[in-house]
Amino acid sequence: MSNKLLEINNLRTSFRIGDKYYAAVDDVSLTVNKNEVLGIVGESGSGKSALAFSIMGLHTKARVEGNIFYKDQDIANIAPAKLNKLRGDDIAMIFQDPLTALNPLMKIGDQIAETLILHKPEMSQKQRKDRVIELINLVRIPRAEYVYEQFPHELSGGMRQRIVIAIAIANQPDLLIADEPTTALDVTIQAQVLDLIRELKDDLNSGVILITHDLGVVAEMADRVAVMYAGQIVEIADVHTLFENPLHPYTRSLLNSVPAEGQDKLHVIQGVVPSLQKLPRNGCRFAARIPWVDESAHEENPELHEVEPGHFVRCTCYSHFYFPDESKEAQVHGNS
Ligand SMILES: Nc1ncnc2c1ncn2[C@@H]1O[C@H](COP(=O)(O)OP(=O)(O)OP(=O)(O)O)[C@@H](O)[C@H]1O
Repeated sequence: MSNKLLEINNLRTSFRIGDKYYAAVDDVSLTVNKNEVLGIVGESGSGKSALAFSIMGLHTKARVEGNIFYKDQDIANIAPAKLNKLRGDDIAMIFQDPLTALNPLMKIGDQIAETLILHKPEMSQKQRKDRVIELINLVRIPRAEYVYEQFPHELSGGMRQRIVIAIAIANQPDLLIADEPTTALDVTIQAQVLDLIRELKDDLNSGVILITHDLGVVAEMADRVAVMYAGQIVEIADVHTLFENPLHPYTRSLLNSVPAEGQDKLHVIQGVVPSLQKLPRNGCRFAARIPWVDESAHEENPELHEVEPGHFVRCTCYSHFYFPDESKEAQVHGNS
């Protein structure tokens, strides 16, 4: 039996700005397997959330092209009613900000019960309440009966995020998409929430897409990592390879922006991801941020190349890349 849960082929998600459509996700292809965490990293504006929302079918006004196969069913192109059934049942999402994900006027217990009413209408009221209590316990919030009756503002940020997780896992989804699930939390609570996601993945044998800009979180949690820049995946590899042998200039820059033990110098590439309207649509999208790399090093229509099994890099410029304050000679001889 196939281990593959999700297969995305050539996904393009475009937003209408003025009278034109601009792609925020462009030519993205990836897979997620059972019991696997795929980390997606990239700086703000690189298209991570647009990708997650496209998988969930939540971009009602965007133009979504390409295929998103969930267990052989193309969910990018199915009837909204069918997608509604899958969403929250088979595929669930943990949103970045629990305050906006939760209804401030609704009791915690009722909010968790809502997803059960929608997806498990056969449950009796008693069964539903028992399951909600079980879920609150599962996300390790003490005094579940009491919390059932509380409102979101009465809980701490960490507890609210656990409630969001309880809602996401209520129907034991096969695929969990977590969009910056710990950004709003302090470090200790962050570690607890990540532990919880990992345990749930193991218990349910689910696949997880973990979106983050925090490389520490990726190193800790992910089995494989996709690096996004300006709407495209520029590098994808298993986590060990990505950290040990990063190739794309953008990946190298991201990794170099995190201070490591014994490293005396950070090589950080200046600049930001361009806005959708200003994005170059032909050629290597990162070229403008590495002007010292010769133009001829870039491909006209850069594609992902498999440089070793399972390790893909976009644009051949990686083989000519060096940090401006490193000697070009050192890079050429592989001593960077
Ligand atoms: N609904 C929308 N309409 C128009 N442009 C949008 C819309 N949603 C996102 N964008 C644009 O698409 C690009 C990608 O945005 P996205 O939110 O996916 O980035 P991100 O990598 O998730 O960033 P962050 O880490 O800040 O959440 C950005 O340029 C953003 O301004």
